[in-house]
Amino acid sequence: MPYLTKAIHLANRIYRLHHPNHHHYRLGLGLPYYSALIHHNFCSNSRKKDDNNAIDLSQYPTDKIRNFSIIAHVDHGKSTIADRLLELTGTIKKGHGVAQYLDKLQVERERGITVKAQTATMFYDYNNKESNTNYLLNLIDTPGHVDFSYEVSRSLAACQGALLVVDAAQGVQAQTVANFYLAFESNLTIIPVINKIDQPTADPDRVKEQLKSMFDLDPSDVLLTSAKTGQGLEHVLPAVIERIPPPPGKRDSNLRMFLLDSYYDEYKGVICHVAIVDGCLRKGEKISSVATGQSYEVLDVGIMHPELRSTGYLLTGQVGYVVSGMRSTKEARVGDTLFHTRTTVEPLPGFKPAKHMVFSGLYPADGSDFEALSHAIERLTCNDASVSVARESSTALGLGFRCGFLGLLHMDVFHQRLEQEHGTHIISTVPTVPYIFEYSDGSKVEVQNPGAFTSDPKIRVVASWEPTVLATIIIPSEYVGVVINLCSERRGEQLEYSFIDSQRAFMKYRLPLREIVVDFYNELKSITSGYASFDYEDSEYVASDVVKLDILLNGQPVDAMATIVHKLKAQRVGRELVDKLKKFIDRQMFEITIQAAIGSKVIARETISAMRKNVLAKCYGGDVTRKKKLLEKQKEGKKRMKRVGSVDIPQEAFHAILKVS
Ligand SMILES: Nc1nc2c(ncn2[C@@H]2O[C@H](COP(=O)(O)OP(=O)(O)OP(=O)(O)O)[C@@H](O)[C@H]2O)c(=O)[nH]1
Repeated sequence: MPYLTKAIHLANRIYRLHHPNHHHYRLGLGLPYYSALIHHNFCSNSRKKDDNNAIDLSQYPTDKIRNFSIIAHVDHGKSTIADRLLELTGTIKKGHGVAQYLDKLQVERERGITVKAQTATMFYDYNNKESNTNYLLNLIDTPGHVDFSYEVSRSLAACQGALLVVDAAQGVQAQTVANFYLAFESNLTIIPVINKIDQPTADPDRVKEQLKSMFDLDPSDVLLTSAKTGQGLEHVLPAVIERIPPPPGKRDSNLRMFLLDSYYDEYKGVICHVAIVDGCLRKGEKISSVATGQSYEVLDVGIMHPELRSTGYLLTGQVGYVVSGMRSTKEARVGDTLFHTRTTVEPLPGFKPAKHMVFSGLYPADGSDFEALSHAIERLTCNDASVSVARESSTALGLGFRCGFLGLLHMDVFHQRLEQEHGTHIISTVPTVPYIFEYSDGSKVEVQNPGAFTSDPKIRVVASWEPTVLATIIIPSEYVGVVINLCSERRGEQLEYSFIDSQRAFMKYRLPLREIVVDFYNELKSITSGYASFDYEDSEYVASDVVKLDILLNGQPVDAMATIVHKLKAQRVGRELVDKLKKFIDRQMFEITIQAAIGSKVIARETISAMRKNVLAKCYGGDVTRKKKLLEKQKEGKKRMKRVGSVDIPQEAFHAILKVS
């Protein structure tokens, strides 16, 4: 099947981007699993937990450990399955009252998506015919959305296997494909799980066929579950133990610890999630970082069960947390290797830093809140190292930040977290992608901000390039026509078109990144009644005729509203922006002209006529309280206005133009 070869090739590329030298990390697979040596040092008792509920990890040599992840297309039930497994092993109480335990962030609960990958350690008594053995299982939950594939690959680095969860009614979707290849190329054992078999529209046999034809997964290996009713879940952990190999690594080697993730805790400081690849780590020891060269003392070490549980040590193959007096998560570089100070180790292959696909300016809605915003961004990026932040200033919005995100959802989630978790009100500018421009003076620059586009009239743009993505779209066949229209309207080039079964089409497109960051996914969903699934990976830059589109209010350019668009679309986008602004900017005491322009050429124009002075008095002449209320409201509203020249622009105007593509 040509698709399969191509998909493997693409997946290889994604994988290499994320795991430049990953094969070294997996080299140890198949090594004998040690236990005796260190086992002696720690094994003072053989119980899992003593009377004080302390956890004795020493009874889990690597052959009693399994590290696995759950990967799936968004909404196919990863977090619910994770919950059920945590309940099944007694890690959390049944009906703990909070749906999806591992989705801790408020935004995750509200949007029902997983953003930050979380880890939990479970203890499981496995009874087979021969014996009853207690295992330590580390479950690493991963995000499902396209924007967060960086987190998925990070999580997979600590695993030897993955449950590939597919919805029994929806079948294989775009991210199932992407996630499968991420796991496959990481040499993980894949356990296919068809979930939601309780649904009336479930068709597990059809999904089994898809798994066979797309990934060559044997139908007899597939587990059938309903995370809702609990049906079939009892087979999941036995399959994990029987099919997934234990972690490789040597206990008698020098410590090598892989830094998976980190976050900042008010009380404990920086908490690092780590996987012990070789050796052991104990409280009180000195560790150093390969990336920064800094050394620390281990103040606390333990497992996530699912809350932090101090154990005093972690052994080879185990996954847990370390507190070591790091002052900021900037010191905790994801993918870093930590080792015992004064030992020499071969660093583990790290990760490629997150690639920022979308940039936007973030400004305080109220100019005086700059410090508060700065503080909130600092705190939030402590927990989300995949956001890049640089200071910038705008004539319209004052001091702010230019932030780089993995994608639009990532940007939305970041905004929402700023508001919810830190109480900040922000104005964000139109998202842009990084373009490359070659100017007539011979210079070639990457432009992440339309404001940085040269304004020197003596310098011309000689050539420009824009980033593209390779997009995978899976849709029921009846939507093929509308999707092809949408993609060509978004300047897409079809690369492949085939069927994965009798009802579903698979399409591969090259699309300009600019075209998908602005509302593409929503539109795709809406024209396909929600049935389309979509995933993308970044691809090369291609030559493209793009121009800077300025918005002027009474002749003054509003830098925060400038955007870079393809020449062919400039006219339409300019018209739409001007129309939207007209709707949102209130009449003021004077006439306002709104213009969209490329250089000195105006391509769209609207005017808002002046307000008559006594309009307020006329409307509310007699009623003093209503008038007062209105003035109060207006005062409140003023706070959320930005002034350019003499024109007040409400915050909503900035929001409204975000979705013009
Ligand atoms: N009927 C049915 N619904 C299920 C089942 N498993 C999960 N769900 C529901 O499907 C929805 C999505 O489940 P999640 O567990 O949040 O899915 P997810 O894959 O973790 O989603 P992300 O975290 O966003 O990637 C929720 O409303 C669940 O209650 C199941 O077996 N049967």
